[in-house]
Amino acid sequence: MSGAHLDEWQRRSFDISSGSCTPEQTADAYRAHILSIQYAWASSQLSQAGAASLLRTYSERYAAVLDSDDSRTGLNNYAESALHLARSQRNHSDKWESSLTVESVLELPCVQRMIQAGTEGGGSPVAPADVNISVGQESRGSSLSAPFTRVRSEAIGPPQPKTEVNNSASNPRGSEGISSNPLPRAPPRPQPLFSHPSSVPPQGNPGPAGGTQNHQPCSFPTSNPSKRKNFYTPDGGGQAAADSRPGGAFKSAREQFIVDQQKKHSHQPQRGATPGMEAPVKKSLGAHRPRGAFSKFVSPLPRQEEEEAVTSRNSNQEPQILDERLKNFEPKIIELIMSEIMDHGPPVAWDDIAGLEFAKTTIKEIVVWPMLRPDIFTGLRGPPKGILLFGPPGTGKTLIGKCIACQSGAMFFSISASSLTSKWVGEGEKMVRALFTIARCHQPAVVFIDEIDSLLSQRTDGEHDSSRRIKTEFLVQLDGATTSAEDRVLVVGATNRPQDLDEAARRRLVKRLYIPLPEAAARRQIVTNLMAREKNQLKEEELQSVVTATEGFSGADMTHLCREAALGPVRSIHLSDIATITAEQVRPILYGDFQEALRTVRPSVSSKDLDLYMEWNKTFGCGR
Ligand SMILES: Nc1ncnc2c1ncn2[C@@H]1O[C@H](COP(=O)(O)OP(=O)(O)OP(=O)(O)O)[C@@H](O)[C@H]1O
Ligand SMILES: [Mg+2]
Repeated sequence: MSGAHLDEWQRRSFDISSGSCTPEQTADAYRAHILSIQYAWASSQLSQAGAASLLRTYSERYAAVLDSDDSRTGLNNYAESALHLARSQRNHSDKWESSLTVESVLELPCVQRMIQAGTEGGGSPVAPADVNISVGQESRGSSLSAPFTRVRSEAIGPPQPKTEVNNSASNPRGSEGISSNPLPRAPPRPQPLFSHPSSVPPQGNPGPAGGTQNHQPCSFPTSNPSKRKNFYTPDGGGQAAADSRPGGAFKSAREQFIVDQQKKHSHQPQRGATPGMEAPVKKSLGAHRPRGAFSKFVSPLPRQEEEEAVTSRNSNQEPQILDERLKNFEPKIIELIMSEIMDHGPPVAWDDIAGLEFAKTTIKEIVVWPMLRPDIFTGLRGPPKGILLFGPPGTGKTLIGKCIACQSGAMFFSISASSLTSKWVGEGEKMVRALFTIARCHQPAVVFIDEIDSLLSQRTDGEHDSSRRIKTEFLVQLDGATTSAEDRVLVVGATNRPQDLDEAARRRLVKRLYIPLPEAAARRQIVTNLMAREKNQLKEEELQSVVTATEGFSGADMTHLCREAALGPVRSIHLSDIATITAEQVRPILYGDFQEALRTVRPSVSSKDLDLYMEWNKTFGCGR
């Protein structure tokens, strides 16, 4: 390529890779790249093979930008440009409401012109070609309009007689829909442009037996495009009205189709993250189809053949959709367990956990490395299948669980004893079995059980039958996970009452890690981390004093102390100023605030309890 082209190319490449471009700009840049490649090839500056390879690369990238449904990186919203045209302004809201009203439409210059033409000429103000398009007639006009009308006709339905369009009286529903009878010919009389569903005559609500009438556009009962769109579905307006939910987010036709398909097979679980089950279908209008800048337009609406193909594929696959191992479980149980996957709350990094170096290193060894190098961690080096985190309350056990969830890369299930016992009374053991089966389907997987003591406390004679069954099932499953060498399901239990654990459970949780109270360095890190986000004037020696004064505090106590201290500046504001003071005017947190807070915040763990933990650690723990 010539030097000038190269410069331009480099500039665009830099723009794209700098990350400062909007998706629109990125798409434009890729389109420009593609044009440059074609130009270079046409002017023999590039070989055919080179051009083809470059074209493939950039077409794919361009298509990726078009198809990505991430609003920061992609443009996957076919409706966007239509909305843009309709409103002359961009609208990012899901609950899009049209600004078109009777008044505003009638005031549009083009409408005025057509009204004028209608009253003067008495003929149809709409060009025949336009009418063709609106009802889906195959255009016999120019070759340019042909593909467009073809797509439209597929989307809307079979061709309708032209007379129906021009003569509203012949419309069987007397519909006032925009496409069929868009313009009043007489001087405008106020009438709702988007009539209420109740105003649609019942006979105009064609059922599935409605024949070709089903495909006719009828009056829009709402200004919400997601609802309006449904009126073009083959089910007809009535169905669409029934399906449209108030405030529902915009759904593409393809998504709606998939939802409908899933509804048809609603006896199957739909979360679909389980291998072998249909994965949840991402919104990807035409994505994953190789598409370049000049390739054929891909309709977001499924064509009839496509629809049939998908339906037949679904019916063919029906027996294989469910993982064999999950067949015996009720979809509701699977659904419930899948909803227990921990993916809420802010992400936690290893550095967010102060101190606890030994525990962190051990967990990384057991969880993270084997996942990176399963080939090395085999045989005797195979990771243990159960870990127990035990220690005083508020020392970061749950925090470690969250961190494993974020950092391990494994499928993470966080199950609480309460969801096993209370949500499915009498069915807890089924839940346990389903949980482990699903986890095995999702290997590598981590099952985190917080407060595991409440689930696996020592079995007593007087206990309820159902909780005994849950425990037994749990032990069986834990053993199952332990004996099957190739299963990569790690169970992490956390408890502050290790002495209550059933001895059989204790044995199965091979690696028992003591999570102690934070040492001075860890307490310092907690305060530093928390204060870094606040305006403060804590000097080095003052910080040291706080650390010394908090001997015996747990991580949670330290957090509580910092919160109390942070309230100091607010408490010093005069009551009369509290309503008017700006956030910047609030004074920074001072050492005095910590001193004040230390008067009320006490350590929550007694030394007697600490002795018990240390004793248990000495007997059963795996620490040094
Ligand atoms: N080591 C730590 N580093 C940073 N913050 C900590 C640490 N330990 C505790 N915290 C703080 O204390 C809060 C409570 O910790 P967490 O819930 O993990 O305690 P826990 O050990 O699970 O307690 P419990 O046994 O009562 O369930 C955390 O959200 C965090 O703010
Ligand atoms: Mg906890």
